[in-house]
Amino acid sequence: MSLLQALTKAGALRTLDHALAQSLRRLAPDTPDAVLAAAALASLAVAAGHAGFDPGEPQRLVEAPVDWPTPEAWRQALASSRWVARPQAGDAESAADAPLVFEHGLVYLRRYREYERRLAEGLRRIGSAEPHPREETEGDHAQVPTHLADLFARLFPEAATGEDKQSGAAAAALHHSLLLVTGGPGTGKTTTITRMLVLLAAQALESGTAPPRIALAAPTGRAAERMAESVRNAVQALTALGIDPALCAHLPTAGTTLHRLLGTIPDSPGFRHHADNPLPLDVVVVDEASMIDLPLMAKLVEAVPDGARLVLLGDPDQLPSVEAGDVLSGILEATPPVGAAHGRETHTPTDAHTPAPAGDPDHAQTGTKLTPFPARHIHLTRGWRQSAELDLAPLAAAVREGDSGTALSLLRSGELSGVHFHEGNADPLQTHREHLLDHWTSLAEASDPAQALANAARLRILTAVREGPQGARGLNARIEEMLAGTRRGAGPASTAGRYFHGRLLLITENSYRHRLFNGDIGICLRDAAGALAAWFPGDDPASPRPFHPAALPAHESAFAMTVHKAQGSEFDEVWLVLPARFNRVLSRELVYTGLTRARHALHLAGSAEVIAEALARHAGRWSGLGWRLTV
Ligand SMILES: Nc1ncnc2c1ncn2[C@@H]1O[C@H](COP(=O)(O)OP(=O)(O)OP(=O)(O)O)[C@@H](O)[C@H]1O
Repeated sequence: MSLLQALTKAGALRTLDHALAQSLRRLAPDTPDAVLAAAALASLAVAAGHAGFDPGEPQRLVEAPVDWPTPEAWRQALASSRWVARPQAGDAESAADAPLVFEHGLVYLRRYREYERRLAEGLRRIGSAEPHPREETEGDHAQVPTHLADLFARLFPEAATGEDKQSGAAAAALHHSLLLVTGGPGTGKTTTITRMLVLLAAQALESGTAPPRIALAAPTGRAAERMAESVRNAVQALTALGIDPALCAHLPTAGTTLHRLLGTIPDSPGFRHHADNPLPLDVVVVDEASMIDLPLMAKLVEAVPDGARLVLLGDPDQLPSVEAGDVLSGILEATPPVGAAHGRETHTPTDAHTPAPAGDPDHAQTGTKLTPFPARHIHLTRGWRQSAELDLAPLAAAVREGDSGTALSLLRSGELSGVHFHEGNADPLQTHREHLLDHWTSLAEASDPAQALANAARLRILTAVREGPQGARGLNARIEEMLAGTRRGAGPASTAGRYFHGRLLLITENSYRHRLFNGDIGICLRDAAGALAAWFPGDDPASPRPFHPAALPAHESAFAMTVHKAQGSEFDEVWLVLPARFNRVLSRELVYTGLTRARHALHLAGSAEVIAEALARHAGRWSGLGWRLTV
């Protein structure tokens, strides 16, 4: 049996993956089986969130027992195939007539290799622009130009200690066009960036130039809204500290989605802003960068004009983007940490997700001198959002480290305020039925759609998986049945009533025409005349947008949703429900992302075994970006 047949028989491939292999075979019947299988697996890899496929580790993609070729046999077949391009340099465009690219140990679909190449090129272009020549002084804080020193000291009173990373980030931002600010929730990323933007505005005013044109953007509407709110709060705190309100007035007060920023074109994956029509901006600040996939990041970076700054904020411990990418990890892998000599030194990528180029002698340049990547990375670690109600930090740290012993003993001890462990396979819909029903029925009692949407964010059930008894789909069906059984205003008249007053909806595909995007949450409400509409957040949180339910893009119920879909959102109370048996989607990143969605209370339902297995796994992705940025 051929490898392609074995993969098909094992049910490992999607129709699309198989169709790609078949079309290559139709065009050239003598195409070796290993190349056909590699094409199908490169396509499957993208669906699994990878940029390409590593023939050295096929088991990571397909668990079914398959008789895999050796990496060397695979390499030989790929190297002599007409379908496979082998670019000689990481930044050279690959031949358009070859649908596959084999480079640095990864087999790519050409389109994704080109996204990766274009992204690397764009990031280098942005990072290479020097906004202001650096004063050759020692240490990060000393980089602040003399005329801004006074304002800097007032913005960052902690800077004098010399250990304050927030001020280090802002100081670096004055001299670097490409800045990465990472850290867990509440480590002050947005606060830092707000202060940095005030410094940039002051710098422009001092030098008699126009104030910088700034955009705040995020991959989802909810995340953009959250960032804008944090910026508004940070500005308020600054004016209270005596910072000139006229300076703060140069900062944006609203956020936008990346799609909106770039300008969607109905029924097209292209955007209005691109390399030839760049964004009319001087500073682009992007939050939740870990959620951005490869194609979108490539398009964003190309639309950033020459000489503009790009600031990426994110939490690298969260789940990588659902779509192909893990872009943030790739960029971080190539970026010298603060304290290094400004990217002038050789830096060797160390991230385990980048495949070693073993068996790929044509790309033996790794190990030789690498080019420094001109970006700056500051990782913030001090948690500032102290909540008396929720003491999540020790648990989040243990999960992030994969330390299941500590995580379980913290969970079992009950000593973390706001953290509740429902050990075993507890079913919240049974054990906490009334509490949960109270919340969902209250949504239907809200006075207006904006209020209903705001209330909806008070509580959410998050799951690791979609299917199965602890999956989002099954839980939603049960919740709808429960609501139908209540006489409290909410709920379908029967379980067959698809759209009912109070039904929460989750959009599951991007629709540029509706300006509704994967992950957007809405609510169905009936007006006084009995007409039912699905309401989704608008640009202004006070003015949601109504849609006819039948006209919506793909969607499902959202009383329970997967952690993947909840990225970029926060809820007052989170119920994280893990599957009864281990599932390969589980990872420490998934558990970390799920529990850090909670603002005031976290309920975790799952068995000790599944938690331990989940924390033992990393949600790593195959990507060549880190390598590409340093060659
Ligand atoms: N240096 C600081 N001094 C005092 N409070 C701070 C400081 N930095 C941040 N905070 C406070 O900590 C809270 C969280 O800060 P911020 O929103 O900037 O964090 P974040 O990392 O952007 O969080 P998230 O990832 O959740 O968006 C805010 O209430 C902010 O006022």
